[in-house]
Amino acid sequence: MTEQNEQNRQSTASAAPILVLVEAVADGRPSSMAAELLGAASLVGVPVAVVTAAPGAGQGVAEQLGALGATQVLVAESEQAGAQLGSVQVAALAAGVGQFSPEAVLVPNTPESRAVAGRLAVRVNGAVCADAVGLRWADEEVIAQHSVFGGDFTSESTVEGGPRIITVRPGSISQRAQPVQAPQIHTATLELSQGAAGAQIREVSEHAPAGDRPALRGAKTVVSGGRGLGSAEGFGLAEQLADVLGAAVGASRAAVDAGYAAPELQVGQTGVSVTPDLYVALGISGAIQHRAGMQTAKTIVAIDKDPDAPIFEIADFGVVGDAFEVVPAVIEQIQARRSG
Ligand SMILES: Cc1cc2nc3c(=O)[nH]c(=O)nc-3n(C[C@H](O)[C@H](O)[C@H](O)COP(=O)(O)OP(=O)(O)OC[C@H]3O[C@@H](n4cnc5c(N)ncnc54)[C@H](O)[C@@H]3O)c2cc1C
Repeated sequence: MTEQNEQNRQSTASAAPILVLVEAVADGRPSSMAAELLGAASLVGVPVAVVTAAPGAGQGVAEQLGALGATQVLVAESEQAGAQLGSVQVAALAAGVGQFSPEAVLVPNTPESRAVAGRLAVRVNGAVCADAVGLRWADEEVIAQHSVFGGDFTSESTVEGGPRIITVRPGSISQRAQPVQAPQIHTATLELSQGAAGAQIREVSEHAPAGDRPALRGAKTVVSGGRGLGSAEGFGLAEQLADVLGAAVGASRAAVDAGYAAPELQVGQTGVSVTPDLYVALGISGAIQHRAGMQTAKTIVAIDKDPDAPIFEIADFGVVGDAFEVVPAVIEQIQARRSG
């Protein structure tokens, strides 16, 4: 990440419009990825937001986007926005591509938006660069950066021809765009594809994480436990530290397979990818498949009994020791400092 941030600093943003997909959420706010995508757009060009919302809900969201750095906003309202998976987003972005001729279109790298990216590519004759963790502007084009081989290497991609449609990994880009006083707001005319309507959404229900802990995706701090915690009871140690730090809880696959933690907490290649400010690994050896999901964390702290555990190769701070001795002492110190 250090090298990549350095490259980002060296790249100079262009004056080219960069489209960003922003969805309205139920309470009239922009989706949680809006600030990050607009920030990512500002690394390489001029951020232009495309908002999809139910009728009457788009204007309010659009007005909030200047503060996040949108210079212009294209509002696409449709009855279908919450009823059809992806169709309105594809139509809205296609309208934006027609109106602004952007250098790139940014969408979140989530299952829903990856489908939007693919459908949009077909519609506007573009191509997809998937799962970017950074962007830079070089040789008059947008270059997407990807974390590959378990995070050991950063590769770069771009495409020739039509607009680049780039899916951005949530939590990977910390850049934020300068606020814009009064962004220009436009209304999109949507051409909803009749042929391929996309799946109908019957019901949306939020799956809140248990208790007051933050959700794993997008959390600023994550405490993960591995097989080294020995049992479901022992896994409680990760939960205790997480609660003291206000962190989300994660787990290695071995911990999930052993039944210590719920499957949705798995971090890694076949689990959730996270890029928190702080990632604490307790009793996790650091297999390549685990690293693939957390190696882009800003600071990694590892506590493991084995001094040769691979997790120490990527840790910023490492403690060789028994987690059941080290973690209670850490918790005690944190609490003493807070009360002192
Ligand atoms: C196709 C594929 C996909 C996979 N996807 C994932 C994935 O998404 N996520 C993932 O995590 N794994 C994934 N794996 C599994 C991965 O290869 C490892 O097996 C797994 O990450 C190991 O989990 P672990 O580090 O908890 O366990 P281990 O490798 O067994 O490590 C346990 C660690 O705990 C330490 N320890 C033991 N007792 C203590 C103690 N008291 N205090 C401190 N340290 C202690 C040990 O020294 C050891 O380093 C995948 C594997 C495959 C083949």
